[in-house]
This record gives sequence, structure tokens and C-alpha cells, in this order.
Amino acid sequence: MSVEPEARTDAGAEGLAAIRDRPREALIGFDFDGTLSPIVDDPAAARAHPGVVPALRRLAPLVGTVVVITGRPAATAVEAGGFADLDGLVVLGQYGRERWENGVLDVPEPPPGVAEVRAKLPRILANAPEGVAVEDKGLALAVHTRRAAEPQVALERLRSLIEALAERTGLAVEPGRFVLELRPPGMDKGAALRALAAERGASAVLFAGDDLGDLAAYDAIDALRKEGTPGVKVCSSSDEVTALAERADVVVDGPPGVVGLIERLADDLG
Ligand SMILES: O=P(O)(O)OC[C@H]1O[C@H](O[C@H]2O[C@H](CO)[C@@H](O)[C@H](O)[C@H]2O)[C@H](O)[C@@H](O)[C@@H]1O
Repeated sequence: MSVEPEARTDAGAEGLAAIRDRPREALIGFDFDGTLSPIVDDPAAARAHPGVVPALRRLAPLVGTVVVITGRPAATAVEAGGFADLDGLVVLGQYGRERWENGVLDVPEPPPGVAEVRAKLPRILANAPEGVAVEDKGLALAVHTRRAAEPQVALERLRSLIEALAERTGLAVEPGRFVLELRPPGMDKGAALRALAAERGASAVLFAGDDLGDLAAYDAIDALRKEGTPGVKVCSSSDEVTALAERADVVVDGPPGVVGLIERLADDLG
């Protein structure tokens, strides 16, 4: 009996069939927060769902490449994920600017705009609603509003200030789930996914995500399909973001659903 995940689109079914036919040439990618890790109020407290590492340990030897592509620093994702001992896993952090593989971490120097943002943010946020907090990620700074009394209201109040600061410092604004991030432009999860797929000669690609920053990876899968490489877009669904579910081939219920998907893939490919 087949236990493979169900696709609601023909293209998604084709992508799953291609992964099943040649798993050792397949690339399977995951976002971290909201996909492998349940959303929590404090970003520093986020941890992978307890089922993730056991499930990835089963899947990784069966497929060509397993990658986590995240807005987090790669080292943070490895630590919070408990990924350090996962053989073969690649972690691309900061939307693809950082790479961790086999215990080796590659982190570029930040552009000067990041230091300027670090220096200016405290004044800019001086009158921000209580609960607004800054996460310093080295190559980028994220302004979180989840812990404000009215997170969406706080986010909208800050948006134009953050956008003006990004403009002045040559950075880009990356919006996400109750977060506005100031980060270097010129790289996104789609470019990162495509580059790794080309490097590994992937014959099929699956990517699972939950947030707006993951849409670039969906765009990459759409482009790969047009070029003849089958792909699958998976949505880890939530009430906070609906844009991914509208475009996904497979929709699962948050990180527990993603764990179930990984287990079903491992069952099917094993
Ligand atoms: O690409 P991702 O792995 O999804 O990272 C995107 C951002 O995720 C984190 O923030 C989100 O998760 C937090 C912990 O659950 C939550 O508190 C916050 O509201 C979410 O936006 C992370 O803190 C950011 O740095 C990432 O860019």
C-alpha cells in the first residue's frame, strides 16, 4: 500500500512521483520556524518539533539532499533544531547567505548598513509599543511584535519607520509573521534553493514553508517546473499566513503535519 503524501495538483503529483522514481537525485528542503519548529512568543525559545530529527534521520539516507533554508543564522538553526549530528544535512541560513554542512560553518561579513541599523534602531524604536523586541542575527536585525498587546497594529505602526531605515542603509525589508527584518538584499530562499539544486544536479525538488519569505522558494519551484524539473510546493499551514496555502500542491497542518509528511516520505522511499 502506498503511503506517500497526497497532492491536490497534477504538477504536485508529478513532483512526488519523480521523487519516488529517483529519490537519490531528489532535493527535499524545509523552512525552520513555523515549518520544522512550532511558533513560540520568544524567538530564542524556538526548538524543532520533537518528531523532526528522528524523521529526518530516516529520510536523509534515502534522498540525494536534505536542506533547511531559513531566515535564522545557520548556527542558530542547527542549535535550535538539534541538527548537529544529522549526517548529510545542509543548513542555509540568513536566506541563503550562510551555509552549514558537516559541522563547517560559512558566514560572510555583513555589509556596513547592518552596523548602522544596529546603532540607529534603539532610537527609532524608543516609542514603540511595549513588547516590541529586536533580534540581532549578525547579518540582519529583526523587529518582532508578537509580544505586543496588539501585534498587527504594532507592526503597521513600525512599518514605514523600518522601511525608511532600510532605504537609508541599503538594506531590504523582509516581512514575516509579526516581524519586519532588515537584511542585506540580493539573496532569497528561491535563489538559494535553485543554486543548491543545480550544485547537486537535482532531478526533482520539494520545499516546505509557512511564511512570506518562503514564497521565493515557491517561485523557484514554479520556474524549475517550466524548465522541466518536477517540483512540489508544501505549505505548513497556519491562521497567520494564507498566501502559501493558495499556491501549494500539498497542505499540512503546521509542524506536526510536516513531521507526518517526512515520515510518510520515508515510509514510501524506504
Ligand atoms: O525562515 P524561517 O526559518 O521561517 O525564519 C523566519 C523568521 O523566523 C523567526 O521568527 C518567527 O518565529 C518566532 C519563533 O517561533 C516567532 O516568535 C516570530 O513571531 C516569527 O516571526 C525568527 O525569529 C526570525 O529571525 C526569522 O527571520
